[in-house]
Amino acid sequence: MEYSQTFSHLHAIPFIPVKKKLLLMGIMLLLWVYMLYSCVGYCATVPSVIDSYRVRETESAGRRTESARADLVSKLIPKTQSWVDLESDYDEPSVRTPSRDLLDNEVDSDRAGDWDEMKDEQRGPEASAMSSFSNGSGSKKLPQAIIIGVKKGGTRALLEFLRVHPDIRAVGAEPHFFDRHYDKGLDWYRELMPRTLEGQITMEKTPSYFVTREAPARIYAMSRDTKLIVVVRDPVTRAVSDYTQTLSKKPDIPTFESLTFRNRSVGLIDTSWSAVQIGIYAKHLDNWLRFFPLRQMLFVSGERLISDPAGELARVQDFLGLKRIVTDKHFYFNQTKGFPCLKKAEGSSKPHCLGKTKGRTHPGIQPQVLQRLRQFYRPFNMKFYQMTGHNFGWN
Ligand SMILES: Nc1ncnc2c1ncn2[C@@H]1O[C@H](COP(=O)(O)OS(=O)(=O)O)[C@@H](OP(=O)(O)O)[C@H]1O
Repeated sequence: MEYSQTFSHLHAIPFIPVKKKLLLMGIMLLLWVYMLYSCVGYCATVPSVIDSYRVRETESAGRRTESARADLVSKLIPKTQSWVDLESDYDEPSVRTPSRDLLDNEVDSDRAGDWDEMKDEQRGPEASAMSSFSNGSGSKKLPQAIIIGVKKGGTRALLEFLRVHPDIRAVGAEPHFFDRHYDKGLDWYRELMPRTLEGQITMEKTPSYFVTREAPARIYAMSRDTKLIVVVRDPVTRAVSDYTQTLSKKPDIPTFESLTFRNRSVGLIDTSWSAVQIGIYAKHLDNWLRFFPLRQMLFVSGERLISDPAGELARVQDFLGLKRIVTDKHFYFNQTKGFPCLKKAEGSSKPHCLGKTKGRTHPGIQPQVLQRLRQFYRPFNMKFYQMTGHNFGWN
């Protein structure tokens, strides 16, 4: 008993401060927890080191994606090209061979003509991208379909006719992204596009893509699902049209006849002249088929686009998965112009024909020169019909 009293006494004294200490520590702990808890909400709104690290990571990941895409493109572009020479005087008509141009910008489409078509729009690709949806509704998207060629094929007419469709929005000017401005990046390209709503298709046309070696790999890297449209025209008439355009800008150039031949006495065609080279469609198509299946490409007849615009437009609308809204009701034949025109252009109630640079009068060319050119193109045309499964009837 004595022992227990002494014991309880001895141990009771130090127990009181320990309890107090524990109580104090408990309160402090509660205070800490409370402070920590209330700080979480606040701290979350303050950019943390982790956040800025994440931003840096995301940015560098973005750059890595960009450089990965560049890597992919360089890997995708074939180093060598195999092509069966179809005519003995056909001297390596590779799309890699620099073409002999009469003007620095000869491979350009008819810019003056394109401006004509955009009279009602604000000029320049950026401006025209604004015109369709200037109220800011919708968003800018990369094109799902591109008219990639051919120069002087009737590409402007096709785009203008397609723009009548409410589910198509197109940039007016030629962006030339996949041939000239690729280094500006996809964001730059997207910015040029008009705003579109859900279900609408974004389009552009740049006819020089068809003969640009890097274009297929670059478009594939943007989206392997891109639909490609090529307006083709008899390569002989196309060459004359091309020459006519150059002549209109530079009246002092040599005659068509002298430019056509490398050696006239033996009838050797100069395939390094771009007006001739562009028309070797089978050769250029070969380059596209390395990346895109044929079913993803549509070949529009430039001739039928004039003789039966509604018929060709029906094919294009089907290909794009759209309702056939642009029909024969939209066209009339303008006797003065000598071409089909729109009864109402996009966003207007007035009739609309293409500008004066579309449908120019061609100069007279010596029949034997045209004959020799026809003969030159024949095997390539046959090959092209075979590849596309479509006889365009250029004979
Ligand atoms: N409806 C209509 N109105 C006027 N012109 C028409 C039309 N449909 C097709 N074409 C033909 O289009 C040819 C010009 O082709 P492009 O627009 O592809 O030329 S460009 O590459 O953009 O410069 C142009 O070539 P040229 O006749 O040699 O001027 C026309 O023949």
